[in-house]
Amino acid sequence: MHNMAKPQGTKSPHTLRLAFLGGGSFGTAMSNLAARNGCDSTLWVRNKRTVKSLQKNRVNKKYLPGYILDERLKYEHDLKAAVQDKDIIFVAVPSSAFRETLRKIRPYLSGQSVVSLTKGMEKDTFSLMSDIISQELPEVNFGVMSGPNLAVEIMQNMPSASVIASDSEPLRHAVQSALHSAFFRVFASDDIKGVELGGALKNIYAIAMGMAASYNVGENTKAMLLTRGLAEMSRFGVASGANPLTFLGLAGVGDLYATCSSELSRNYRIGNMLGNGMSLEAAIKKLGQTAEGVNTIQQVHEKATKLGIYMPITHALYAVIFEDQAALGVALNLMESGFRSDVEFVMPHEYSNESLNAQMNATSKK
Ligand SMILES: NC(=O)C1=CN([C@@H]2O[C@H](COP(=O)(O)OP(=O)(O)OC[C@H]3O[C@@H](n4cnc5c(N)ncnc54)[C@H](O)[C@@H]3O)[C@@H](O)[C@H]2O)C=CC1
Ligand SMILES: O=C(CO)COP(=O)(O)O
Repeated sequence: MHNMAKPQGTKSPHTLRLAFLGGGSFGTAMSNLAARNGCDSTLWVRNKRTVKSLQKNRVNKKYLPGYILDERLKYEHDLKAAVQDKDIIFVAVPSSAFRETLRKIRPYLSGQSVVSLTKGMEKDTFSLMSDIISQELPEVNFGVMSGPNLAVEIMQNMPSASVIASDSEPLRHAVQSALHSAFFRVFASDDIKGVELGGALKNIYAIAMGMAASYNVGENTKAMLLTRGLAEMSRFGVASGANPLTFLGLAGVGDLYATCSSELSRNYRIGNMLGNGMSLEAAIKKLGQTAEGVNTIQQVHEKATKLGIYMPITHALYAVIFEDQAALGVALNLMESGFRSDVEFVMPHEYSNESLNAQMNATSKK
């Protein structure tokens, strides 16, 4: 890797050479951002015809129609040509294709760093993308990037920010200098698990919020859902080795807010379609794009059940989507469930409902 330790804003004698793997909306938006920043940026797309169309029209017709891409952005369908001699490889394929993509690039690696842009969990293994990188590319310097980054808003130059998490300070600086601009700020973290879990878990609550919106709920209800979702995220994060304070940052509450408030979010749209009575299969088909949250609900429901982590919203959503339970009845049960502490890192939730009931009975008898 060249000039990794250069501080942000220093004129570099060597332009960073970047590859972005995945021609969907996010890989396209981020590779475009890097090209516009003057990086040598190449977008790898597996389909040769799509590459030809991108070269000719400079528009990603399927995923970002109507947005002209920077003339300096390069396109490649040959994986070896895309990744060899690069400084950083950003991976923006869905979680279901992440491991297979790393296996394919492995023969062409000779010192490149890898940064995951993917927000999800591998089906059945519950691996996060950082776990998969460590398993498949143990020698590689890596990071994960996550934050409130709706691709369409990035293409519209709406001011946005994200987080690069890595144990490597030079890699954090390199990613900051590659992507930072007047429209896009990149903050740093060394809590890889926390940043990654923020991006993966918020998709669960975006689906819940999209579903709630179909019932025309008020702002109080949305605020409750969002903050109790955040409580679940940080609880699950701590059980997975993350720092709970990370969930107060851009990759936690920031991304949760963006994804839970916008119809640009595919997860929100899936929830909304389900709430309006569409079947899961029909909603996924109609969306025609990646919605990681559908798999994440299943993974987290299973893991939280196994580890005894209290995730009532996730379990309720699972019951509605995968066990055909009626949404209103499930929501009522959620509302009627026992007393809890607001922020358990402030006041630990140490009383079970039974012990609380016993205390209340004792008090009322006095
Ligand atoms: N779109 C967004 O606003 C953001 C997306 N992300 C994350 O980025 C990841 C990718 O999402 P999007 O780009 O939005 O998805 P998308 O649905 O727009 O596109 C997915 C792309 O991956 C390609 N792909 C699928 N399987 C592949 C395989 N086996 N090999 C190579 N390419 C394959 C598809 O052809 C398509 O080009 C997801 O984990 C998502 O959560 C993260 C931040 C923002
Ligand atoms: O992660 C995102 C924004 O930060 C994109 O959310 P969706 O995958 O729900 O579209």
